[in-house]
Amino acid sequence: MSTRCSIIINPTSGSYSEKVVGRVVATLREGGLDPLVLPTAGPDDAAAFAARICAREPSPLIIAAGGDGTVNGVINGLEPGRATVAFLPLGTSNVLARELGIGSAEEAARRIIRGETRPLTVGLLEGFGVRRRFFLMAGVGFDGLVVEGVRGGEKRRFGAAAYLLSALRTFAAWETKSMAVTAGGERRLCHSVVVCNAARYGGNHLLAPGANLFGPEFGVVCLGGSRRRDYLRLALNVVAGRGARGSGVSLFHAAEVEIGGNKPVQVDGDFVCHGPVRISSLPGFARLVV
Ligand SMILES: Nc1ncnc2c1ncn2[C@@H]1O[C@H](COP(=O)(O)OP(=O)(O)OP(=O)(O)O)[C@@H](O)[C@H]1O
Repeated sequence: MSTRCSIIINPTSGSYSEKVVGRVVATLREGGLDPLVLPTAGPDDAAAFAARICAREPSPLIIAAGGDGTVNGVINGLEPGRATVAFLPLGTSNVLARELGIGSAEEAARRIIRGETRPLTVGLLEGFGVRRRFFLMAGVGFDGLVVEGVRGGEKRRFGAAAYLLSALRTFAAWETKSMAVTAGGERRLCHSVVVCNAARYGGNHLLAPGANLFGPEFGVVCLGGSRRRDYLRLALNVVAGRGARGSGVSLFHAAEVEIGGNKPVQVDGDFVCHGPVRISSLPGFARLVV
């Protein structure tokens, strides 16, 4: 008997192709799986579908097909500790695929058939009236402002370049307030902080060496000062593959982080709320096909 799996698929994701999906479904069938394809009709569907599957099946195999936003949706609908999740990269930046070294949707299908998994850690962000899980990162301060400032029309017209436009506007209307970041019993004053559950950021750029999806701790990148030139230097280091380094930059590891102030917060590339927020890691939240 073939093994049931559900493919939650976002047909609006950046590199979605009906043909590729058809090929992947055929490959999965040949590999002994029985895939049920569930296309999303809106932003909330991925989480709703994942929750419904978990209510029906004790240990489901759920494939998130789309970009990182689709994976985030699926993760936010899962029952902790029960599901196995896999990723079929059909998005724009597909950071998860880069973390796992998955080069194509076809390769992802082969890995799903092989069935090797590892326990996945996710982050839980809690603020006023907000509880949201993430698997890549939560950013507070500069990148929260950039994500909050992305205009819908620009994203549709320019894709990823809309973030650059928002970053330029953020640079022009610069704010210099700092916020308290408390982790591992230490309190630091920071201008921005990125809590990384994965090493890469915004594509294939190494930000937090040592952070990974499977360990219990986050890589926490803090920018202490508010000088624009420190941000530019950090960006150059990250683009050059040197990770978080430069004047005013610190990287430490922690499983719980408290962030004060009222700066904008983004998780996995979506604006969610303003601070203060508390972030904790949830090791073994699901099994991830690797
Ligand atoms: N049917 C839909 N119609 C409109 N928006 C949707 C639909 N399904 C999902 N979404 C939203 O689309 C957003 C972006 O999708 P996703 O992240 O999968 O693709 P992407 O942005 O191209 O890839 P990446 O995040 O890797 O850059 C998701 O956060 C989700 O909220």
